[in-house]
Amino acid sequence: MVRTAVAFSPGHISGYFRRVEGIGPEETGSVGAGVVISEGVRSTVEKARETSVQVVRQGHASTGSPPVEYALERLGVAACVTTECRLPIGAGFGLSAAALLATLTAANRLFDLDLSADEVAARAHEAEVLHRTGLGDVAASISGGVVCRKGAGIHADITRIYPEEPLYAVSLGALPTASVLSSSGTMARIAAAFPDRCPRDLADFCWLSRGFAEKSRLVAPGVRRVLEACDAERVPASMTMLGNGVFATGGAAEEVLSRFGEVYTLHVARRGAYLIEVKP
Ligand SMILES: Nc1ncnc2c1ncn2[C@@H]1O[C@H](COP(=O)(O)OP(=O)(O)O)[C@@H](O)[C@H]1O
Ligand SMILES: CC(C)(COP(=O)(O)O)[C@@H](O)C(=O)O
Repeated sequence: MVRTAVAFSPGHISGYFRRVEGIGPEETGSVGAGVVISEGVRSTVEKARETSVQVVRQGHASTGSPPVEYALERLGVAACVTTECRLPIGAGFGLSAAALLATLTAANRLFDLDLSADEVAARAHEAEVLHRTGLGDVAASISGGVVCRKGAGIHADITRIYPEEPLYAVSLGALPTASVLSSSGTMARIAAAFPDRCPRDLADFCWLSRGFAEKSRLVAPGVRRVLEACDAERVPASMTMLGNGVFATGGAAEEVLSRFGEVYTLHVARRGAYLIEVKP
C-alpha cells in the first residue's frame, strides 16, 4: 500500500485588511480582522516522481495549483497531491492558504522533514505572498477564532476570540485576489478605508467590515443587492474579502442569504491546520 499523509486546514474569511509591505515575503502581509472557519481544505499527499495537484470540489476535479507546486518545490520534494473542499475557490474563503497549510503539514510528516509548525506556516505564507493569492490568511489559519492581526506575517501580534454563534455565507462567484492586490489605485482606497480597531464580537466584526467594504468601494452590484436585503432585515453583514460574496450573522441571516444562493453555515474554528493521519 502506498504511504499517504492527510491534513486539514481551516479557511478564513477576511472582513477588512490593509497591505503591509516588508523587505521580503516574511515581513510582507496584512493587518486586519477575519474569521477562521470550520470549513477548509483537506489535502492527501503521496510521494511521486513529479509533483501534480488535483483540486476536487463537488465531485469535479481540476489540475494544478501554482502556490502549492511552488511550496513543494521549495521543500525539495515531489508529491501527488489531492485537495478537497466544499466551499468555492477564489471566493474569499482563504482556500489558497488552507490548501498550502494542509499540503505542507501532510508533506512535512510524509517526507520526515521535521519542520516545526512555525516553519510550515512560514513556507505557506511565503508561497501565498509571492503568488498574490493572499496576505493574512496563513497567519490567521494557523490557529482558530475571530482574528485581529496587528502586524504582518506569522509572528505578528494576533488576538483571537471564540464566539459560539454561527456565521452564514453566500457566494456569487470568484474575484481573483491577485487582480485586486495588483491594482495600486484599489490598494490606496483599501488603505484609506481601514478601521483601526479590533472587533468585539461577530456582529461588531460585520459592522467594522461593512464600513471598510463601503469606503474602499469594493462592493460590486451583485454583492450590493445582498447587502441591501440584509439591511432591510437588520442583519449584520458584509462582503467576503476578496470574493464576490457576503457573510452575515444573527437570527434572520440564513433566510435572507438563502434568497441569493446556497447558504454555508460556518462555525468559528477552534483550532488551526492539523495532521489527520498517515497511512499505512
Ligand atoms: N482548494 C485548493 N487547492 C489547491 N489550490 C488552491 C485551492 N484553493 C485555491 N487554490 C490556489 O489559489 C488560487 C486562488 O487564489 P485566491 O483567489 O486567493 O482564492 P481564495 O480566495 O479561495 O484563497 C487558485 O488558482 C489555486 O492556484
Ligand atoms: C483579503 C486577502 C488579501 C485575500 O483573501 P482571499 O481572497 O480569501 O485569499 C487576505 O489574505 C487578507 O490579507 O486579509
